Amino acid sequence: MNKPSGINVLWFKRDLRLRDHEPLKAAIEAGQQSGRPLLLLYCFEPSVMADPNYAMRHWRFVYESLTDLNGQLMDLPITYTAPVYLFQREVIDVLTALHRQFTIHTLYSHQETGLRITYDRDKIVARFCQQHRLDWREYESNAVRRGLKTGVGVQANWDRTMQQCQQQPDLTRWQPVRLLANWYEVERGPALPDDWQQTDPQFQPGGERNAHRYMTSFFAQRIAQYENSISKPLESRRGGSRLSPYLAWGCLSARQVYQAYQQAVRPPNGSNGIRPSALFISRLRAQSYFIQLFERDERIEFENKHSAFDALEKQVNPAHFLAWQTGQTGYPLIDACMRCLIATGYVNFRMRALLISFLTHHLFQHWQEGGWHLARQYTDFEPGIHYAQLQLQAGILASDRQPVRIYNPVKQSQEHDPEGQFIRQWVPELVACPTRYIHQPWTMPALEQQTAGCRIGQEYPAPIIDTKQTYQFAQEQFYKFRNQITSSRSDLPGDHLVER
Ligand SMILES: Cc1cc2nc3c(=O)[nH]c(=O)nc-3n(C[C@H](O)[C@H](O)[C@H](O)COP(=O)(O)OP(=O)(O)OC[C@H]3O[C@@H](n4cnc5c(N)ncnc54)[C@H](O)[C@@H]3O)c2cc1C
Repeated sequence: MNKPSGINVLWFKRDLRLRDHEPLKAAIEAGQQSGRPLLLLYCFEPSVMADPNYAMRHWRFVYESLTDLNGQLMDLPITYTAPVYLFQREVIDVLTALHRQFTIHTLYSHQETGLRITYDRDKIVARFCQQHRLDWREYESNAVRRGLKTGVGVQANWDRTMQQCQQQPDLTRWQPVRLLANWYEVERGPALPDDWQQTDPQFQPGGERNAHRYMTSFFAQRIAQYENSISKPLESRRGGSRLSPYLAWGCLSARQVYQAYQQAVRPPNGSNGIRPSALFISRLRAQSYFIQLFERDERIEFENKHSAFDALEKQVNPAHFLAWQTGQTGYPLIDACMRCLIATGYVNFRMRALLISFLTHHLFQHWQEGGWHLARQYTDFEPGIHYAQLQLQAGILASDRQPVRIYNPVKQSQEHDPEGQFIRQWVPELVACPTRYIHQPWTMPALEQQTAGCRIGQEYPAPIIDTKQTYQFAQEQFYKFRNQITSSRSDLPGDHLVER
């Protein structure tokens, strides 16, 4: 066979794994048939990194994940291998440079349901491919259907995808492209920042192998505590699966998680499996459900889902916003959650809902700025889930059938951190506060405050608002607008996803 001209390129996006990876499998198989070698590519794109939803913690996680892939590639039992090449440039510039140097024949990637910035970027890439007559093969990701405008068929597609065989690339048959060091040095863009390369033990580590470690420990042990712990800020850190960053950045596919769960419930060797958890599966299903919702209605990154709420005026209060953003509201559970999130990149679902409820209902601030702040904190930031959940918890995704859920921060604190352990860990000003006052430290008598070394208004702030009044006000405002909404059932997540 004559040596074919050109190369193929596999563009990694939010799919940082080597297993169950359909485009990688297809690209390797195409290389075997055509003899065309395959380059593995990841671009840290300056425009995406500058987006207000992103922060250094995301790129550190991605960097760790890519380092893990490269470690695996170097360990392959083949004589000639290559890494995933990392560039710090816009992808269009990298593709242009690669095409000029090698002629790209086919570009392989997963479809991405992302922010406006990556959607626009993909349109530019599509135009580039058209202009240069190169084929861009995109593959469905986690059962999210491209361009689907209704909810019809979503559940069936999820069930089918989860049960299908995993798409395992045979890397021993990969014919890698190795870039010339001089060329790569010139084209790769600036060196990657040092701080991405420092691991932070407070955060979940990136990487496909770490993802499998978390998944194994969850199905082997931690799932036993799952249902009792997921609403609690402290216990959920161990009892939750903690698979969200690995799913968000694609170190795992939803199908791998689903199938590992099925195996744990019904082990192939016939031994006793774990107790099934319908709740866990409903949450895994929600992952793709919410991304599908965003695929259908991506403008919710910037606009209210229902325009009826556009007239709901929210005055900007920078002092209140800053207090919320830095964990200085005077409500211990709110402050503990925010400080913990900033320090570790994670709080559980209920506490995320509480933070948004406090901001948008009690402080009566718009969701956009707060949404950006939270996105920058979550290691697992996933645009589709984040924006749909943000609007859901802010009450503006709701239909006329659903009550607006305004959480009471004191009640949540009493129910989910009754002894105040989580609060004391993240709000050290309250470490000596007696448990009977920990949820409402402003009710502590002056002498007790002195004894506990925590004078309200000095060492720890007095509450910035009175939630009895703000609850009343938010309710009245909301119901004025909510009654104007008519939305179809298929627009809405099931109640089980809202309530937990
Ligand atoms: C305002 C707000 C913003 C959120 N933003 C994100 C986000 O950016 N990225 C993200 O992955 N999750 C987000 N969530 C959902 C949820 O809080 C996290 O997925 C969960 O806390 C992750 O912990 P876990 O992996 O232990 O979850 P588990 O309970 O073990 O669930 C397993 C997996 O299912 C998915 N999942 C769980 N809960 C939900 C849910 N309610 N909706 C959709 N998928 C779910 C996640 O991928 C998770 O890893 C958000 C929730 C709220 C209220």
